[in-house]
Formats: sequence, C-alpha cells, structure tokens
Amino acid sequence: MSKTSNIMRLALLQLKGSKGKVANVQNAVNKIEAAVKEHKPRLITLPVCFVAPFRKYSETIPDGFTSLQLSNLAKKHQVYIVGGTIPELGENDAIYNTCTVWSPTGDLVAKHRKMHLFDIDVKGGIRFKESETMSAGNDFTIIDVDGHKIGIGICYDIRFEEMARLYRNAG
Ligand SMILES: O=C(O)CCC(=O)C(=O)O
Repeated sequence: MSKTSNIMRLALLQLKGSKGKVANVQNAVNKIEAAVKEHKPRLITLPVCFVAPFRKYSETIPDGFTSLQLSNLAKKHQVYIVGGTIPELGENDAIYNTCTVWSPTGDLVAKHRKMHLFDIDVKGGIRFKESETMSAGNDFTIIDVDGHKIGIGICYDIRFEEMARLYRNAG
C-alpha cells in the first residue's frame, strides 16, 4: 500500500439529540451531507444512540428506516458510515444497542451489538440499568476499510481492556 493510500480521512460527528426520532435521523443526514461537502471524508462516524435510546423507536436492520437512510447516503457519497447506534429489534423481541457499518456500495458490511451493557446503582445516587431493557451482543466486530482494520466497540465496551487487546492482536 502506498503512503498516500495509507491515510484515511475521518469525520467524527457529534449530534445534538431531540425527542423526535425522525428529526434525529434527519439531523444526522444533514450533518453527513455537510461533512462530505466540507471535508470529503472516506469514513464518517455517528454517535451512540443518535436515533433514540428506547424500545418504542426500535427497528429492524438492515431494512428499517434509519438503515435505509444510512445505506443511501453511503452509496450516494461513496463513503463508509459507522452508524452510531440504532435501537435494534432483534430475534425473539429482544432489543440491542447496535452499530451498523455501511460501505460505499450501500451494503451493510457489519453490525455490532453492544456487548457490555451499562448498569449502575450508586446508593443515594444514580441508578441506570441498561440490562433491564436491552440485550447484550455476543460477537466481536472487525471491519476492513481500504486495508485499515477497525474494531468496533460501543460506549461501555471501550472500558474492557481485553476487547481492545483482542482487536489489536487481530491487526
Ligand atoms: O463508561 C462509562 O463511563 C459510561 C458508559 C455508558 O454510559 C454506557 O455504556 O451507556
């Protein structure tokens, strides 16, 4: 691989959420369009839960509303999109916090379901149990973008050193 092709341009998008799922997805679409115009990235990433965090907004992958938007955009602009997370309606009515990855042909190249659900219960403080509403994924996910291998982790996943080590050892 030449030195030039070894360089990959990334756009890492942070988005302001609202209570409306369609508005959140449309905002992501607009920001992707703007990033493409301004920065010409090869790979664009979206934030965790950029769609919405709850079951009532869940959808199937790859044929749900958000998947179709991301697939179209990836194809239109010839980019890879690491699509933050979507509340995925999976098998047996289970909901997963899922990251989708779209190739420049608009195909779904990978799907990573968050493995380490975030549960916290601080006495007299915050209580949040993701595992009460979400199911955990059970697979590691590595994608190849123009010869660059990238391991996917979602939010709390990155706290687990073993996961990063496994990805690093895989190249
Ligand atoms: O790792 C953390 O500190 C927070 C993780 C988190 O908020 C999540 O996974 O939902």
